[in-house]
Amino acid sequence: MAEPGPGTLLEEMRARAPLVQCITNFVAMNIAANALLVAGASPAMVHDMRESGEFAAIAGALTVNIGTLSPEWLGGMRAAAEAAKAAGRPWVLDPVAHFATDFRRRATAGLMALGPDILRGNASEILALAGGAGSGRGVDSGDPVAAAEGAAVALSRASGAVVAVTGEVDFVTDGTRSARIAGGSPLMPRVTALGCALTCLVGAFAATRPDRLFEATVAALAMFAAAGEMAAREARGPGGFGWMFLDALAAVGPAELDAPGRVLPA
Ligand SMILES: Nc1ncnc2c1ncn2[C@@H]1O[C@H](COP(=O)(O)OP(=O)(O)OP(=O)(O)O)[C@@H](O)[C@H]1O
Ligand SMILES: Cc1ncsc1CCO
Ligand SMILES: [Mg+2]
Repeated sequence: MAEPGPGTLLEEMRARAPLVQCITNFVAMNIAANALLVAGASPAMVHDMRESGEFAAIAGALTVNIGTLSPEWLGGMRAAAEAAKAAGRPWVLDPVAHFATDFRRRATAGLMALGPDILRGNASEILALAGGAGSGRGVDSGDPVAAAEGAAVALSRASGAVVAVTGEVDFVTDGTRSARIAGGSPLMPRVTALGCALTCLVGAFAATRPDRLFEATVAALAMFAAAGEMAAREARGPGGFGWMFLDALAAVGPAELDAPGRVLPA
């Protein structure tokens, strides 16, 4: 059977409007929920440990982002990830600035032990997660994607997860197959939490095709790349771009995701 392309997966995602449980940070919560809604999915920001596990069993996928971590939130993340695993639902980890402090390093090691199905981070985060030394200091990347491609493949093989590294040209690998995704805009890293929102969208595509997590991840990244390109054609600066990006996520169709040169085998 032929691999489903990003355009086909976009149609399937919109037809299903998957329920995605997003445990994300205080900065990202609103833009991530809006990004999922306009893209065609149904977000639910359910994080408390008293309900996060129960909810993970009814959601199509779970996404976990440690951007504004606290012990209480970590408990909710762990309960949800364990429940997603038990229910056979894919879960996605976004290890925001995991290298920066001892609390984040320990939390991330504990979450990694719960077997995330997909990892999504910027180049500095993926380099450090694979045991290397990146130039990142906080939540923004200090390294180019190309410098993290080898680390991403090694990390994917060691963890069994699909690994996505984002930046000017994104890189996705399942340890055997790899692809690069072109597009987007230099305005994207100038609007906070777009990467966090993308992690939630990866969850929407993973919920749509849990049997095809590599292709699902590529499709989510292709959708952001296409929408970023579309919004940048109209925007005069980062502020307007942020809102135009949401309109563009609603407007992009399969043809923009499948545009020549969008996804290249690596
Ligand atoms: N220079 C660039 N040119 C084109 N697209 C970019 C560029 N930098 C980032 N992007 C896109 O921006 C989106 C977010 O990726 P990024 O690597 O900035 O995430 P991040 O660092 O985790 O962001 P945040 O922590 O603010 O949420 C991705 O779709 C990525 O392809
Ligand atoms: C700015 C910021 N600080 C913690 S999380 C976050 C959102 C981008 O990752
Ligand atoms: Mg990030």
